[in-house]
Amino acid sequence: MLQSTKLSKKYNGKIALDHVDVELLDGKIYALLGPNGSGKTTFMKILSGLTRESEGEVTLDGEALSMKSRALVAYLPTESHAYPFMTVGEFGEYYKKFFTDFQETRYTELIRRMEIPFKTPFKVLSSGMDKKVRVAATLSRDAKLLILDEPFNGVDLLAREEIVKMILEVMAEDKIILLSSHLVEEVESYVNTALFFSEGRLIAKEDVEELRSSRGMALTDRYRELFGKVGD
Ligand SMILES: Nc1ncnc2c1ncn2[C@@H]1O[C@H](COP(=O)(O)OP(=O)(O)OP(=O)(O)O)[C@@H](O)[C@H]1O
Repeated sequence: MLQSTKLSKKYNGKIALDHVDVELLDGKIYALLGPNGSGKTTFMKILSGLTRESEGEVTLDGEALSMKSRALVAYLPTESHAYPFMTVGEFGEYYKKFFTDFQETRYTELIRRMEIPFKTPFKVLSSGMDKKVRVAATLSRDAKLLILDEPFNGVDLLAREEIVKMILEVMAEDKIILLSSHLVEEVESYVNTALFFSEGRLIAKEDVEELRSSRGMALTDRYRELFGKVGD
């Protein structure tokens, strides 16, 4: 279980994350939803150790997030983190060197399925293909917590479906998956819980099934109710 307590972040005095208290349970997929600038990336960056909190704390299975526990966290940043000259195959080598939990055979299988030649350098990949390869590398880590920042951004419909398939394949009872997306309608079918962020605060946490059965609402309805507009 991951637990954040009063987690806050200020950038030059400006609040980006405001006392976020949340528990994320093993075996569940969570979606971070909310308008631009609501703090989703900041929250994910703190969990993955790329940004330091200004206040509060995070524990993973009861232990404060340290360098050791951060080895249990796989993170996909929004922007490409591959060197342009690196090939898809070399990217796998790079992950293998850095992460002891990297499953090379899984990466090879996922890349084969995408029909992207291993010798292709990143600089010639389209942004959607670049994202698919980076998602494959991230999901090839046997990490406890998988954090995907906008894995569908700039990716076509069929490729989005492939990414969802990959996510569901790697999901296991002892893992937690946290992803952000502006495609509120599309996450409905496979996430368990939606976390709605607004101005750095966690303003609602909804179990998707429960929302549907008890209030007859889809995530898009709830999003409109909270933010008063269609998507963003
Ligand atoms: N490195 C930074 N320096 C200064 N301010 C920042 C920095 N990163 C984020 N912010 C600010 O923190 C707030 C939250 O940004 P964040 O990127 O976490 O939002 P987000 O919900 O991920 O947005 P989006 O949906 O547009 O990706 C915004 O006001 C943003 O301008």
